[in-house]
Amino acid sequence: MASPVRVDLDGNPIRPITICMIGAGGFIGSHLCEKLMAETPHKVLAVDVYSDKIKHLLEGPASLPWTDRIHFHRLNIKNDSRLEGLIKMSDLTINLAAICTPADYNTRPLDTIYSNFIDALPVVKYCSENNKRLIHFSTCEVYGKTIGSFLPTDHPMRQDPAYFILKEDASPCIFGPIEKQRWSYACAKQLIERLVYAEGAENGLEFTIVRPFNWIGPRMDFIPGIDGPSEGVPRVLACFSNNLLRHEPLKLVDGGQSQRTFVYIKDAIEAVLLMIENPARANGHIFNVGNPNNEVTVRQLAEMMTEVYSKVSGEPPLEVPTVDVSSKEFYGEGYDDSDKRIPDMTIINRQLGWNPKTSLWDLLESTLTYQHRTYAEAIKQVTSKPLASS
Ligand SMILES: NC(=O)c1ccc[n+]([C@@H]2O[C@H](COP(=O)([O-])OP(=O)(O)OC[C@H]3O[C@@H](n4cnc5c(N)ncnc54)[C@H](O)[C@@H]3O)[C@@H](O)[C@H]2O)c1
Ligand SMILES: O=c1ccn([C@@H]2O[C@H](COP(=O)(O)OP(=O)(O)O[C@H]3OC[C@@H](O)[C@H](O)[C@H]3O)[C@@H](O)[C@H]2O)c(=O)[nH]1
Repeated sequence: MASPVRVDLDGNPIRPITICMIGAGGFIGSHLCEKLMAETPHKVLAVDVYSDKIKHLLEGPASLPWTDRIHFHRLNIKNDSRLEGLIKMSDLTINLAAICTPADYNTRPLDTIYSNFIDALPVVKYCSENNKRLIHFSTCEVYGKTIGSFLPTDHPMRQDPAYFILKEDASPCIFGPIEKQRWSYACAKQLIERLVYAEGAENGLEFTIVRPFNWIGPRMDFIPGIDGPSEGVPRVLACFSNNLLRHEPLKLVDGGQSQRTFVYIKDAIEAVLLMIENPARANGHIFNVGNPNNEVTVRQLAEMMTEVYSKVSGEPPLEVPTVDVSSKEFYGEGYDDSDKRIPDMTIINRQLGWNPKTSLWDLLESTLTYQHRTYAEAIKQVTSKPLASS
């Protein structure tokens, strides 16, 4: 029996397209490729310098159903003449490529600025010149700090949503001083957003900008010393997972008072698929994609991850599960932080009817189950090996 015709939100049939996905080998890219292969007829030109996280889609018996629909192109967009041809062969380009781990922003500011602004310039140019649609991945970090964060700590106005809800078409972008080089990333992302928006306004580029609000799940970043450099500092999910796997206290930067809202990667990917398959509703828009119901302080995240990991692993938590560290000690000079990130959901609800579903506890349970299953044995090997004799 022929599979039912897939229709978009307005009831129009969805025709198969070719997607040039830059950064397809990363955390978000790997989940997006899985979704596109499993649930749609679309083709993917997967562009990245690495393919480890999508190897299961590219080779082996499990990849047979879509061997002719996903092709990996190992190239660095900084300097590869093949890029324009791949964009011209596609109907849509999705740009995920970036240095996006905060430990790099104040320690590798030039690489961070080049990666998030300069390297994206040819992608935007090729899309605009060839009348190709672009979905560009920005970040919730472009909002920087909330207006409320400048009020005295106990000021009643801090409770007024106007002082902390982040809205795409209303909220300002507020960063720290230049010497706080943490903001090199967010500022580069802001400028590329403004360039994309200007290409739309002046040259008719069909664009969508995505502002992810802390998407987390399996395959995010790496576990230092196992599938990434021992001295590497990934984002908080991988940092805390690494501490839990190694039975170490979780490090709370500046006491873990910053707040975040976390959304499950599988919920977020649903939103991206709606953008891909509803161009009339997505073109020209900037979208917050997050879960306002999943807000915690970093300290509360550490406590919840400790409780969930104990359940998943069957191991009791440490007597002292967390330890405070200064940002200077953990990240070095020039660190600064976003105090609070709650996405306004009006525009994405109106345009795409999307809402996240998964609670923080549930997404941590499935993610830490993956982490424990994937890494616990390898960590045991590494930690049980006697230190090489000096
Ligand atoms: N995960 C989140 O919560 C989150 C939040 C906000 C913004 N974002 C944005 O979403 C995008 C994807 O993030 P992610 O979490 O998947 O990160 P990631 O680091 O897992 O993926 C980025 C991928 O881009 C590739 N890449 C980087 N530079 C490249 C280059 N010059 N040429 C070719 N490939 C290159 C990397 O190899 C990597 O596979 C980024 O633009 C990031 O800023 C992510
Ligand atoms: O071990 C750790 C790691 C991180 N943290 C804290 O946890 C919070 C979250 O840190 P992350 O490294 O996950 O990154 P942030 O949420 O600050 O920024 C991220 O947001 C979304 C994207 O733009 C990027 O992927 C990244 O900039 C920060 O306050 C950080 O200081 C700890 O307290 N301990």
